[in-house]
Amino acid sequence: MKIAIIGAGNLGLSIAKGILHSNGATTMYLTKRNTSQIKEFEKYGNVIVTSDNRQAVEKSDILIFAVQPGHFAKILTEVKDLLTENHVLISTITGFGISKIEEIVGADHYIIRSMPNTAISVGNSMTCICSNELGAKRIDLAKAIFNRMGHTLEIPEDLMQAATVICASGIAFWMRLIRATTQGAIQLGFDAKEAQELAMHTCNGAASLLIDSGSHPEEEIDRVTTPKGCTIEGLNEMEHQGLSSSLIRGIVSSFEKINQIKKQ
Ligand SMILES: NC(=O)C1=CN([C@@H]2O[C@H](COP(=O)(O)OP(=O)(O)OC[C@H]3O[C@@H](n4cnc5c(N)ncnc54)[C@H](O)[C@@H]3O)[C@@H](O)[C@H]2O)C=CC1
Ligand SMILES: O=C(O)[C@@H]1CCC=N1
Repeated sequence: MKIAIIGAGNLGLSIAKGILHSNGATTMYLTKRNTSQIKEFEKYGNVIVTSDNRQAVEKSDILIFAVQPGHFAKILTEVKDLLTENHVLISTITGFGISKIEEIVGADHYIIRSMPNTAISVGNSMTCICSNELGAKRIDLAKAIFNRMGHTLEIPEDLMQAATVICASGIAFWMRLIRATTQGAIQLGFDAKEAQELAMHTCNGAASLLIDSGSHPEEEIDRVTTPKGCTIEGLNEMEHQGLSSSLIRGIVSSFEKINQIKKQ
C-alpha cells in the first residue's frame, strides 16, 4: 500500500508510527510545511518526507489528511487535479463534513472520514469511520488499515462529532483520570514512578476485563465491592463528590464546543 499522510503533526505522526510498527505500507509520504523536525523518519527506508503535497498525492494511493481544519480546503484545492479514480481519501479532520470535501473534489472519489486517537502510535486506537456513497466500496479497506492499529467502528456521519469527543479527546480525559489516581497513590505512600505504574496497568486491566468478557462495568464492580468494604466506601464517596456527573458534564461540554467549532 502506498500511503501519504498530508499534515504530519501530532495525529499525523501518531498514524505514521502506527503504520511503521505494523508494517502497514510499502511506501509512506509524510508532508509538512517545515520538514526539518520530521526528517528523522527517513531512516525508515520506505518513508519520504517532503513539503510537496502534490508529489505525495501523485505517488500514493491512500491519502490520509491530518491538517488543522482551516488548512484543509486549500490543500484539497491544491491537489484535486491529481486525484484519480484509484485514490482513497481519508480525512481525520474534525468538523469537516463529507459534503464539504465533495464540494471541492467532487463526489466521484472514494471519501472516508476517520476519527482515530493518538494511541494509534502504539497500535491501540479506537477509530470511528464513515464514508461517502462511493467510499462505501472502500470502507473495508479503510477498516483493514485502522484495524492493524487498534479497533474500528463504522458509524453514521452525524455521530462523528460525538465520536471525536469520546475517542479522540477521550485520550486526554483518561490520562487525567490516570494522573489523579497516581496522585492518590502517592498520597498513600508510593513513589511517583510506581504510583503511575499501578494506575496505568490497573486502568489497562479494567478495560481488558470488559473487552475480553463483554460484561457490563457494574458486573465487574459487583465482583470487587465487598459488603461494608473499602471499595464501596471509596466509590460512594467519589459519587457523592460527583465523579460520574462531572465526567458526563465534561463530555457534553466538549461536544457543545465541537459543534460551535463546526459552525465557525
Ligand atoms: N490530536 C489529536 O488527538 C486528534 C486530531 N484530530 C484532527 O486531526 C487534525 C490534525 O490535528 P493535530 O495533529 O493535532 O494538528 P497539528 O497542528 O499537530 O498537525 C497539523 C500538521 O499539518 C501541517 N500542515 C499545515 N499546513 C500544511 C500544508 N499546507 N501541507 C502539509 N502539512 C501542513 C502542520 O505543519 C502540522 O504539522 C485536526 O484537524 C484535528 O482536529 C483528530 C483526532 C485526534
Ligand atoms: O481538541 C481538539 O479540538 C482536537 C479534536 C480531537 C482532539 N483534538
